[in-house]
Amino acid sequence: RWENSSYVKTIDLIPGVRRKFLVGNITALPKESDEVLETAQIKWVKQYGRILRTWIAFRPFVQISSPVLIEKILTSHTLIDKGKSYSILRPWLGDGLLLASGDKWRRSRRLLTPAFHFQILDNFFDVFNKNAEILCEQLAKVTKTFTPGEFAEDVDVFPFLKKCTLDIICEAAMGIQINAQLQDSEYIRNVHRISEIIIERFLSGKGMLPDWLYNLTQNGREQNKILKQMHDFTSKVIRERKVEIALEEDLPEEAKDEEITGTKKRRAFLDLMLLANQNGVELSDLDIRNEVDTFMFEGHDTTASAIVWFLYCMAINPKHQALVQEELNEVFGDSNRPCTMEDTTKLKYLECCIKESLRLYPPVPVFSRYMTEEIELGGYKIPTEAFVNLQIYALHRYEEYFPEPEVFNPERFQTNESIGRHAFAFVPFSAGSRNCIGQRFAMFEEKVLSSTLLRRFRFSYDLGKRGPRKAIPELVLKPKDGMPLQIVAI
Ligand code: HEM
Repeated sequence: RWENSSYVKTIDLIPGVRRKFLVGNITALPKESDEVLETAQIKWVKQYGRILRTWIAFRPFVQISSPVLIEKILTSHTLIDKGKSYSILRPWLGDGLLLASGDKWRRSRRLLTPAFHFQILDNFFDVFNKNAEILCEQLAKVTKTFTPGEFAEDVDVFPFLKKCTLDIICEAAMGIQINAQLQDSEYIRNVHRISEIIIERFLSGKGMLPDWLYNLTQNGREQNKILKQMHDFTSKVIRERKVEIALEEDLPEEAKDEEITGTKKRRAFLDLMLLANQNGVELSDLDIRNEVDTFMFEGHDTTASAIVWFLYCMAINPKHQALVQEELNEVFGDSNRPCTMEDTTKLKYLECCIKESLRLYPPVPVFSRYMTEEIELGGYKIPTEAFVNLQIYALHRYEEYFPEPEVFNPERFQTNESIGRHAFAFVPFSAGSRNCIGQRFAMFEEKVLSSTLLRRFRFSYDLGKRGPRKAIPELVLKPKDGMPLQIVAI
């Protein structure tokens, strides 16, 4: 009866791998995680086109990868609900900005948008620079590359980048210094472990289990224990900041903007929410905790992924790396001064290289929308309750917009080359009303970290010995088995 329903028949008009009874297309997906993207976003797109459907058991996913189709979804003001796969994040992030829908999302988005204004982001430059310095010291220590020309082989840079981006987002979101780069901390261990548990649930298919059933499994029990510790930690930080902010209110007017040291006060995202509350916006403690946890989740793995793939692109394209270093020399000369917001606007070639690496290795290679209404897409009817997946990895390899798509060619992003390209052909941060709220923060962070690293080191990778690095789509796009790079001090 199900097979003959008009719902299934409507979906099956869209081309796709032949569906098998009960499992749908699950068995057609490769077992190796490093082959998933190649199969789902390259092979099937070639075979079936830029709109195709897959069945995961009884659940249909419409996969789209052309700018025109993607624009239609991302510019809709009504199709803003997230796909089913996101629900495994709900025990951690609750109704924070990433998962919220409807009026709840609109209200939070309106409230949080001012926190990403240029003026506020400018205050985070010392956090970026301080942590970039620690990152360089840590890399120099482990590779023992303190003096020019010194050389160390094959250091997996990914764990270093993850700790660095975690330190940055902890300070930006909560205003606290965890110092993950320098010492062990329970909170950071928990962030890593919870991400692992969520990925395991997602990949093992247990994502389909309702929470109450999953909670009975060993991982489910561990997840609950860790989440309790993490939520307690965030709640404690919120309580303490509330008290501090109340005390600040009692200070004389002129002292409010100054720290005791006399430097300008930097407001964490958490502070901005607490201050908004004082000005009459009603946010419960749980609302604030969900938003802080969402920033912690969205704001570290994504940027670590972006930078690790950027370094890889530099390492395998020495000619482009040399051009970036030339530009850095023009802007900074021999000085080891920190990178300012103004500097970042001058680093045009670096920006092209960052964009080109985001094109080839988008940290979020696929994201999803739940159809709350029936729509027409590419000539097909998409029924209510279907899921539409936006395949960004495939989109960014569309030859029509990016000729020789596998070639690293940063010149594509120079102004004259990008004029006329479809606005939705390159969307690593999504686009439209539900785009990444942290896009500017992330780009500034990436520019500071990558420019600091390239002012200190030259990176290379032995393609002949190791072959191209494979990418696996977990919560973000990760290099399989880390990212072993050779590092030389310059
Ligand atoms: C290179 C780094 C980053 C990339 C590639 C990235 C990418 C994305 C993408 C593709 C989305 C849309 C997801 C969807 O529709 O399901 C998104 C949403 C979001 N991102 Fe980012 N992100 C990055 C960094 C950050 C940072 C640093 C923050 C916080 C400081 C952040 C906070 C968020 C939030 C809160 C949302 C949900 C927005 C909403 O639904 O209104 N992201 N990001």
